[in-house]
Amino acid sequence: MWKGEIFAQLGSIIATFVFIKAILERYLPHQLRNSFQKQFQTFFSFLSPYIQITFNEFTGERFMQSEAYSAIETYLSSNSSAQAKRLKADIVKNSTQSLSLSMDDNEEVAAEFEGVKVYWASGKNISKTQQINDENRFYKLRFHKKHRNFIIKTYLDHVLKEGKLIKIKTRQRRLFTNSSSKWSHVPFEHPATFQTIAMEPEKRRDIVNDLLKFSKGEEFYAKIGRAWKRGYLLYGPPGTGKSTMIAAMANLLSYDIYDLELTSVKDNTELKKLLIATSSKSIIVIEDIDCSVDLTAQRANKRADQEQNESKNSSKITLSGLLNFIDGLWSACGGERIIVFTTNYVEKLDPALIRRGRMDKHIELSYCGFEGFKVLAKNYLDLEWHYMFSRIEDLLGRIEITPADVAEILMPAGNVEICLKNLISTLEGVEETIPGAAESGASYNQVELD
Ligand SMILES: Nc1ncnc2c1ncn2[C@@H]1O[C@H](COP(=O)(O)OP(=O)(O)OP(=O)(O)O)[C@@H](O)[C@H]1O
Ligand SMILES: [Mg+2]
Repeated sequence: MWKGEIFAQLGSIIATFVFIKAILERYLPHQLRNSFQKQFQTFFSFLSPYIQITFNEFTGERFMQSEAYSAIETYLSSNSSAQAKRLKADIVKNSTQSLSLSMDDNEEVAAEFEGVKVYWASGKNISKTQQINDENRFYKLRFHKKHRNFIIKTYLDHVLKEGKLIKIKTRQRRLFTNSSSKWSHVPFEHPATFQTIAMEPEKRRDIVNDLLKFSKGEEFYAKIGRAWKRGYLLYGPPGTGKSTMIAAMANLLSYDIYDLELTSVKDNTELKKLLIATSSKSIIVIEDIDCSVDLTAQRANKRADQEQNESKNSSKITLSGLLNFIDGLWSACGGERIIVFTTNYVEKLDPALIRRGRMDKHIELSYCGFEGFKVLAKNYLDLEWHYMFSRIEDLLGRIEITPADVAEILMPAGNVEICLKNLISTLEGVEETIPGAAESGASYNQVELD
């Protein structure tokens, strides 16, 4: 009886303490709150069966946000934060501009993972250094001590991995361009996808599978001892979708694009610097590679005086520099990079540049076939089938026309019949203008040029 009374008294004292703590934590100014929390925790820690881990936003180096903090923030935003009573909202600058909710300072949410309950709390420390209020936010993870091993080995690993993955998927992707030895970037917002590219379904599947296999290949590349990179050569006439496919690749894999303009790179050293400054999960693109590498040779043919003037600022990228760029340097900078060359004239390229191993996959993009046309009709006109399709199939079998030109004709949508008739009359026009076209075929380009 006497003992029971003591326990009851003790219980009500603790309850009062906890109540006062909660009130004070909410209404005390930051500076006082921090020191109060510390005192309170030291006093009660010996009674508590809980373990607590703190993840600070900044550790060591100032201005560099801790990777763990940022992964936890992302993880909680998409998993638990919505349960909090007070939330912070922000627009995430990704392609969809969605609203991201995270818990406000001094909130706590409960979460459960594989049957184990954990509590995440957020807060901030404020320290005054040189008249500047330095804010250091943190997350605190609280869990029962009997789950210590599970939390540290399994749960935290899960949170960090998952957080990083969500971050990659929802980040604002960027399109980098180079002016001399520096990259600058703009948001990358090209809407192209593999579904909207006009090409044979089988070829498309093959490319998509190849890309996905590459992106999941970290362990495989490590096992065979090769740098985690892959080279693609896209070739074909202008307007067949080479640049569009690069955008679709970046969208498929959520990679950034580095559009490398070789003509504004001074020399091989600058090229090396640019490559080293690229990040992983990116596609490095060199468009019209035939023009870019030929540059020095073209310059050499110019009149001597002109050449003298130009030599000061002319590009001194050499073929061997470029080959080194593709092979050797990769090993120096982490993995997960794709390099894409495009050209209109594959036959002009030096074989050394495009041999397998450097450019692993050669993809030809060509004139619009019937399969390609069906994709465009679906995208531009929302049309799966039409009685005029058979005539179009017949004509496309003989007349070369680029997907870009077909798209242009289908563009002024509104009336399906008019668009299809326009396409047919354009193709028939080629047959009429070019002698022998009906038997041996012809190209829309020929008519355009005439
Ligand atoms: N295969 C295709 N599927 C869908 N649209 C295409 C295709 N090819 C071209 N287009 C359309 O035509 C336009 C030009 O295409 P794109 O810039 O990709 O051609 P390209 O092959 O890169 O040409 P260039 O050799 O001149 O750089 C794009 O805006 C795109 O909408
Ligand atoms: Mg292009």
